[in-house]
Amino acid sequence: MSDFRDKVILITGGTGSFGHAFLDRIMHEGFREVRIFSRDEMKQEQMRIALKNDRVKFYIGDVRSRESVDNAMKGVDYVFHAAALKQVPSCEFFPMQAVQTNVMGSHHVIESAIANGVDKLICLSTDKAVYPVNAMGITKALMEKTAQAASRKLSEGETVVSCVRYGNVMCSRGSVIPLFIKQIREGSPITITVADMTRFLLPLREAIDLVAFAFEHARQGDILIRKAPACTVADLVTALKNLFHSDVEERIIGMRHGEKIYETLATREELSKADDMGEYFRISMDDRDLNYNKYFTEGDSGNASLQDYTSHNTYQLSVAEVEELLLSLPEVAAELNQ
Ligand SMILES: O=c1ccn([C@@H]2O[C@H](COP(=O)(O)OP(=O)(O)O[C@H]3O[C@H](CO)[C@H](O)[C@H](O)[C@H]3O)[C@@H](O)[C@H]2O)c(=O)[nH]1
Repeated sequence: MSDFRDKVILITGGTGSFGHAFLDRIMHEGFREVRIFSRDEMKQEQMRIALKNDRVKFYIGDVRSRESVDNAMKGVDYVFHAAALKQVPSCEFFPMQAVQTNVMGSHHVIESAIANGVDKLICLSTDKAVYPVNAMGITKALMEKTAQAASRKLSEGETVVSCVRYGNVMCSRGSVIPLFIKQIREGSPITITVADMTRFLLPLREAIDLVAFAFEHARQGDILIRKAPACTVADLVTALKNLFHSDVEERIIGMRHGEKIYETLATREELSKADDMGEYFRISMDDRDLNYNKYFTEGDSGNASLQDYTSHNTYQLSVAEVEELLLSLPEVAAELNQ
């Protein structure tokens, strides 16, 4: 990754899986200081003990409090904003909590970064922010809009604010792969929502690659996505059962609150103005001004034949390919070696 030798980096929500993996990636490069900003003192303590590194500093705070964000922001060069409420079900039941953390909290981070002269700010978003149907996705969509609204007001030389959109990070906390493995181990039925539901599959290392790519290539207001393959829930289950030599029963439980049958990483409108950068798409912000009249007369001549980029129409992994991908994940390898 880039040269961080003299730089101060702030990671909001830094005790989560992104914070750990990102820190791991940059640990051997020089950096002046990494600040881990989060609410949970226990997780910070565990991370402090595990790292034993004086250049990693810990800040207790909550993105909901601008004051606590400002306190951690002084002298920072780069910010990675990962703090969020991201469990779909809990955000469904407590949508205003999602508004406070994902919308107001992100607004605080963005405003504070700009006020403190930060060079680059990258906000972590999700495919669930595209055509959002659940409170988690809706609030992440608003985070993206907030970031882009701030970008539009910024000039050359000020903070470069950008977003990245993840698909499902494989094996992330509370996600389906660890659950299926647990069910296989216990011999309890595997609970399948809908067999042909699809999800983009993103190993954590590729999510970190995406952030690193955005760090190098994002321009003001951009949204970066990484192209990713997908698979159905049924194929994921078959692959796991093959790997664990299991013939455990499967039970169909139906869709959960706020779920979609497939996810979308980029809309056709976004793709019409995106740069295809090999493994990545770079989507520029809509920088039209509020004088919308001219667009009624001139229109937008984007490519009308484009399709949304979804987990249904991206490359679909075969069962053998899902097995191979699963085997490349340290969490799955560790389970298999037990
Ligand atoms: O018992 C289960 C649980 C899930 N699934 C299916 O497996 C797929 C993946 O489910 P996950 O729960 O791993 O992922 P989601 O797409 O639902 O979203 C997850 O990842 C999000 C971030 O991308 C948020 O963190 C969210 O809260 C978290 O549930 C979905 O099609 C889901 O319907 C099952 O078949 N059976």
